[in-house]
Amino acid sequence: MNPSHPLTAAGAAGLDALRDDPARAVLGFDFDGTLAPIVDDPAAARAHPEAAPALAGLAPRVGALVIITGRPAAVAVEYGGFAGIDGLVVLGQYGLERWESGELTVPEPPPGVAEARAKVPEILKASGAPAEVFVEDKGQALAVHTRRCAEPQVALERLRGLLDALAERAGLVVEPGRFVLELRPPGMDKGRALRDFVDGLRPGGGGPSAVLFAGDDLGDLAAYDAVDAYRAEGVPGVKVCSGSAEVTALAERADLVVDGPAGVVGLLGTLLPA
Ligand SMILES: O=P(O)(O)OC[C@H]1O[C@H](O[C@H]2O[C@H](CO)[C@@H](O)[C@H](O)[C@H]2O)[C@H](O)[C@@H](O)[C@@H]1O
Repeated sequence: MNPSHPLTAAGAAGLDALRDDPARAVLGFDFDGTLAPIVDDPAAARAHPEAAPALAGLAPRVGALVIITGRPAAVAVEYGGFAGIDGLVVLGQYGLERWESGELTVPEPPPGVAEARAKVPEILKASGAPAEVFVEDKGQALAVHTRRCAEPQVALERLRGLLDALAERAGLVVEPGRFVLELRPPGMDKGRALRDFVDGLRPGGGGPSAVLFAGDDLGDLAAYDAVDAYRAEGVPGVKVCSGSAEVTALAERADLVVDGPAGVVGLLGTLLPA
């Protein structure tokens, strides 16, 4: 497992419960920064080479496997190499989209996204944003990236107020992440997505034996909230942080911090006995 921080007592209890009854355990994962190493170009991101094989090995042994990502679901499936993993569910755009067994469900984007699409280039130009700032159009949302700038954090902070104001006018919210500000529809986040997914597994009752979620970025904190809520209801949980120097907020709340996607993949290999 090679964690860079010790496992909390609550996390140890969560792992024990998962191992005692894996057939009712739910395992959730973020994509970028957790299963896929961070790279400068979002279109070049790919899952760690051992991620899909590790998930495929776990899928028949656990109650449910879900990836909850800010990416469009189909993009995460493609970049992850996840298409052949039986039983895997991918919830995209923070839970608005669902991919399962090759079937994709995508809602109509709200009109505010078209408004933001028209206005963001004007804002970038008028604010003198560096030429390296670029917009990733995800259909349901627009992600304004500053990673390629000489001073990415400075560029991000200069755009924050302008994009907050645009989001408010357009009926959207701003989701901050690793050198990215996303304008996306309100009403869904990774916590609600995880909760809806888990609660939908056994509508007649018989909840999960344990819920594990692994993430790396601010948008994953809502899923940590959901794990905490399950714990408060008596369902053991495990919060795993894919650690990085860019984000520290998750490590502060995690039960277990591992070293990036390679550490997450290593953990997957030790979750259940061979
Ligand atoms: O929820 P996630 O799966 O973590 O997706 C969140 C956003 O990740 C992507 O951006 C991040 O990864 C890029 C590729 O490594 C990196 O260049 C960028 O700086 C990161 O913020 C993705 O491009 C977004 O659409 C996702 O919403």
